[in-house]
Amino acid sequence: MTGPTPLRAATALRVADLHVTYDAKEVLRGVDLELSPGEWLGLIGPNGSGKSTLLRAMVGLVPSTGRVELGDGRRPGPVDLSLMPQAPELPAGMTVVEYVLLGRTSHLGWLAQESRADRRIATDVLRRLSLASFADRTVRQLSGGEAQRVVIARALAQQSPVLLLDEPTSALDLGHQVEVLELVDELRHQDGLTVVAAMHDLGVAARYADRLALLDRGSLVSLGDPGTVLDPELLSRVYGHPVHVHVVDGHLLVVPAPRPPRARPAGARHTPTDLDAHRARTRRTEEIS
Ligand SMILES: Nc1ncnc2c1ncn2[C@@H]1O[C@H](COP(=O)(O)OP(=O)(O)OP(=O)(O)O)[C@@H](O)[C@H]1O
Repeated sequence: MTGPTPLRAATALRVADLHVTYDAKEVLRGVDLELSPGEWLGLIGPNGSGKSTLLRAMVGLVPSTGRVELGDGRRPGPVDLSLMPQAPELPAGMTVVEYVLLGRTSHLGWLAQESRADRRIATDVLRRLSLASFADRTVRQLSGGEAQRVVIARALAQQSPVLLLDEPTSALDLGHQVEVLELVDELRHQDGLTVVAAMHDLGVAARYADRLALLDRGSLVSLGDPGTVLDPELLSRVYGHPVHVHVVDGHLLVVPAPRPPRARPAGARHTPTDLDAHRARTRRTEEIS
């Protein structure tokens, strides 16, 4: 850990000593977090480090020990936390607008129908994510990136004060990535939405998050501002590969260090490379013309 988290004025969500065990293997080892309203926490860490497990445990989708509570000490209910899962099941035959309306379910009474206000919220989210023209398509007829934006739309339609995003932009092109992240950022500034987002692109995570939480094999090994957590030595150790951290136009950029050139096999004078193949092709083309 990189030192204590500063005390904040109010708490949106508190996670204390959270443990998760799968098949006798502990995959989350006593995680503590405290989030303030309107804060964006970026959750980072290698594959299998426990990011999804932490998010799923926060909403009670996996059994855990420890505590997850709102600022007033209550256990969060379905309207308090909204999770955009990494790979949700998209029901066959359901239209995009029907799927996004599922985000309103936690607000409805038993057997109640969605109201006109619920439909307006769903339509508004679809419009803000440039998905209005997809509203009547079925969810199985979408590209991977379109489907991911629809899943985000459903999570946003829930309008919970805390939004948990599990790799929200992994399938998105550059433009749609920015569109989604800017919308979430706007909502937290406008409405005080608290965001926890698991992301693999460390530079993008650093750009949007107030703080980063780095998980390694189920333990929180660093928590703090992006400049502190994105320490090249720490990241190199945790990710098992040397990385460089640069500041470009005021933004942190994390790049893997190139591997040292492979040793040539004994006796070989030269190892063919892509460049050699390209040169040979170019020579042949010149000879033909
Ligand atoms: N249902 C499950 N049963 C058993 N083990 C599981 C289950 N789900 C996850 N795990 C294990 O728990 C550990 C943490 O997985 P988790 O999905 O939380 O990692 P992650 O950090 O989100 O990884 P990624 O970046 O690949 O999405 C991994 O070792 C994984 O194999």
